[in-house]
Amino acid sequence: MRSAFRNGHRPMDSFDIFPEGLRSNLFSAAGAQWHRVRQIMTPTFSSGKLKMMDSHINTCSAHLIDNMKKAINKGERIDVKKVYGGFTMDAIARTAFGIEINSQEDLNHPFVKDASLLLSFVSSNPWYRVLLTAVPFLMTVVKFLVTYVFKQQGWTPFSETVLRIIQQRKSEGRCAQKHTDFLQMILDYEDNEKPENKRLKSLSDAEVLGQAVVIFLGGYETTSTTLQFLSYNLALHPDGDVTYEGVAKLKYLDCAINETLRMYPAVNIVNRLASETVTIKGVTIPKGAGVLIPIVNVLNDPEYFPEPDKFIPERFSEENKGSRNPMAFLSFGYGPRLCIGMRLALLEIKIAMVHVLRAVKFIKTDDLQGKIGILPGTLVSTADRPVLLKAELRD
Ligand code: HEM
Repeated sequence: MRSAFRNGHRPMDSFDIFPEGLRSNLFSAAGAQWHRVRQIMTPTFSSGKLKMMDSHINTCSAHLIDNMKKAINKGERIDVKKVYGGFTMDAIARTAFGIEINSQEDLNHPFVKDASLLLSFVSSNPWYRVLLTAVPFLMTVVKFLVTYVFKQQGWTPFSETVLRIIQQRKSEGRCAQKHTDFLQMILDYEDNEKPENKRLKSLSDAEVLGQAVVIFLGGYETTSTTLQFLSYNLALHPDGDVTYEGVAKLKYLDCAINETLRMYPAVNIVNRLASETVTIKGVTIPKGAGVLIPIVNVLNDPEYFPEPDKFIPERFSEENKGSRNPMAFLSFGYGPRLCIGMRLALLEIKIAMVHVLRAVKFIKTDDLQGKIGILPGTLVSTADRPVLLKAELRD
C-alpha cells in the first residue's frame, strides 16, 4: 500500500477547477508543482514558527471563554458549533492574516462575511470530488460548469481581501516584519530569498493567495469540528480524568484528542492515484486507478481499535500506540500528503481546551447520546439540529 501511493499523487491532482490564480495551492497542485509549494510551506508550520502563534491563540481562547460564560450566566446551554466556529474563525483570522476579530460578537465584520461566503460556496460543491475520483474524464464538463455556470463567485470577496492585505504588507516594506502571522511568513520567503534559491523560494502573489485560501479552508471546519466532538465526548464521559489538574499534565488531554479524532475524523475520505499496480487483501488496484481511502472505516476497524464505538483515550498511551500499526491512525493522513497543518490544529485544540476546562465543566444530560453521526460531511451539529451542551462554571 505504501509503495503504491508513495508519490503523493492523487486524483485531485488533475481537478484543475480552482479559479485562475488559485491553482497552485496545496489542494489543487499536481506533481512537481505540489512538491515545490509544499517544500516552501512546510517550514511555516514548524514548531519553531508555531511558537509565535501561542499568544494569538490564547487571546482567541479568552474570547471563547467569555462567550461560553455569557451563555452559562444567561442559563443557556452551549451551542458548540457556534462557539467553536467563532473561535476557529478568530484563530485563523489572527494567525493567518493578522486580523483581530471576535467573530461571535461581530458577525458583520467584513472578514467574517467574506469567509462565510467562501465556506458556503465550497461546502455546496463537495460532490465533484467524489464524482471525479470515480469518473475522471468528466473533468472537462465539471470545469465548464464551475467556471461558466456557477461562476465561482464565492471566491471573489475573500480573494480580494487577501490580495489587499498582500499589497498593504508589500507597501510597508521592512516595517511589515512586525506582523507575526502566516501570510507575513510566506511573504518573507520572497524577501529573504537568495539568488540561487530564487526558483524554489519565490511565490507569486497568486500562489501566496492560493496558500492563504488553503490555510483558511484546510483549517476552519476541521479544527472546529474536532473541538465540538471533543467537548461532546468529555460531556458524555465525565468519569474520565479530564479535570483541570489532569489537563494540566496534558497527557490525558492528548489521548482524548486523538481518540476523538479517531471516532469522529474531521476528514472522512482521502483520494489517491495508484502509482503502480498493487494487490491489497486480494483486491488488485491497477496503476492509474483513482482510489478513495475511507479513513473513517480504518479508524473504526476492530482489528486496529478493539471496541471502536467506545471512547477509550488510553488507546493512545505511549505503550498502546507502540503496539499498533502506525498507519492505522489516519486522521491527519499519512506519508507525503500528511496534513501540513497538523501541528497548528493540535496546538489550537490544546490551548483552547485548557482554557475551557479551567473555566467550565460539561455536564452529561440524557438527551446527549445519539445526537451525532459520522457520515461523510456530517458535523456534530447542524443548523436545524444544534448540539447544546450543558455546562457550569468552575469556581
Ligand atoms: C483537526 C484538524 C485537521 C484535520 C483532522 C485534518 C486532516 C487532514 C487530512 C486527513 C489530510 C490529508 C489529505 C490527504 O491525504 O489527501 C489533510 C491535508 C491537508 N491539510 Fe489538514 N487537517 C486539519 C487541520 C488543518 C489545518 C489547521 C490546516 C491549515 C494549515 C490544514 C491544511 C491542510 C493542507 C494544506 C492539506 C493538504 C496537504 C498536501 O496535500 O500536501 N489542515 N488534512
